[in-house]
Amino acid sequence: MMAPNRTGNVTRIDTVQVGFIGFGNMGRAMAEGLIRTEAISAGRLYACASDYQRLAERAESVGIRPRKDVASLVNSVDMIVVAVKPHVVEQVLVPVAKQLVGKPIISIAAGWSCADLERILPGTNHLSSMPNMPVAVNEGVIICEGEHTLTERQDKLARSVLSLLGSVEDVDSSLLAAAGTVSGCSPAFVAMMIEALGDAAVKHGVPREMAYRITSQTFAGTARLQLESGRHPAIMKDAVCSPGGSTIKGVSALEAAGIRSALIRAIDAIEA
Ligand SMILES: NC(=O)C1=CN([C@@H]2O[C@H](COP(=O)(O)OP(=O)(O)OC[C@H]3O[C@@H](n4cnc5c(N)ncnc54)[C@H](O)[C@@H]3O)[C@@H](O)[C@H]2O)C=CC1
Ligand SMILES: O=C(O)[C@@H]1CCC=N1
Repeated sequence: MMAPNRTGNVTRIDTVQVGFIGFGNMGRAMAEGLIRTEAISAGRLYACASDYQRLAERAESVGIRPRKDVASLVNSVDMIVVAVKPHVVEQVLVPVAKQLVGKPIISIAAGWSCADLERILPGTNHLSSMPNMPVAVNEGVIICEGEHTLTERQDKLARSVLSLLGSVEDVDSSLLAAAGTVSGCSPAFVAMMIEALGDAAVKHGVPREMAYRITSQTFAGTARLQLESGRHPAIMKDAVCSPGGSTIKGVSALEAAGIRSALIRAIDAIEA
């Protein structure tokens, strides 16, 4: 897989050097996922962050190369991942706009669409995306906006890198926010459900570590079953509920607590 770099040469996935501007929760999760695949070694990952000392400790412990500022990071790499909070994207990127020309830029900043990036970085090659936390274990979802300004080769390279981290889904610009919210934010909601079911198990005497283990595996297994069978979730639910059995009593309690509307309202609250 190849893409043109600044000098007009080509970059392959087995030689690409990726730079993270911002190395917080998501930058680190993506780097961890890439390193786990062994397709991109830690030595080909670079990062910069606001606290250099802290970055250097974190990065060097796993072999990632820290850089003191955004300009030196951009100069060191072939591909850039913009992993700072949305409100600092402009102040971080605009000063290095000229250096960014010709390099594929993958933004993961929530709310930054292709049109938004084009406004602050005209003439650059960028893709707006939204990953989620399971990228750290290569089981993520990476929503990509269909509209982007990458060249064909850069697009192929970006997809080769992103698909190491999980499922890449292309969406129309009008769906970037909603799809990105459901995939990007839901790991927090799922973690809350794992925690709560874990507490319930502990309440009934199950040791806590085992409680999280069986709860998380139940989520993972149920999700895998849905993905592999394509079965409607209602059919999966019905298959567990025997008439007069125990599960339907729990389902009834969850309905009374408004679990479905609570989850829909969580997404509504973000999208409002
Ligand atoms: N945390 C998540 O699950 C997800 C986050 N995102 C997006 O990823 C981006 C980063 O989010 P998190 O990693 O959660 O935030 P974070 O707060 O954990 O990390 C932000 C990073 O940016 C660095 N930074 C701040 N100002 C900087 C500057 N001027 N120059 C260089 N680095 C600077 C910080 O030092 C830190 O390393 C956000 O735009 C967010 O919308 C997208 C999907 C999911
Ligand atoms: O809540 C946040 O700011 C980020 C955006 C998507 C998931 N987490």
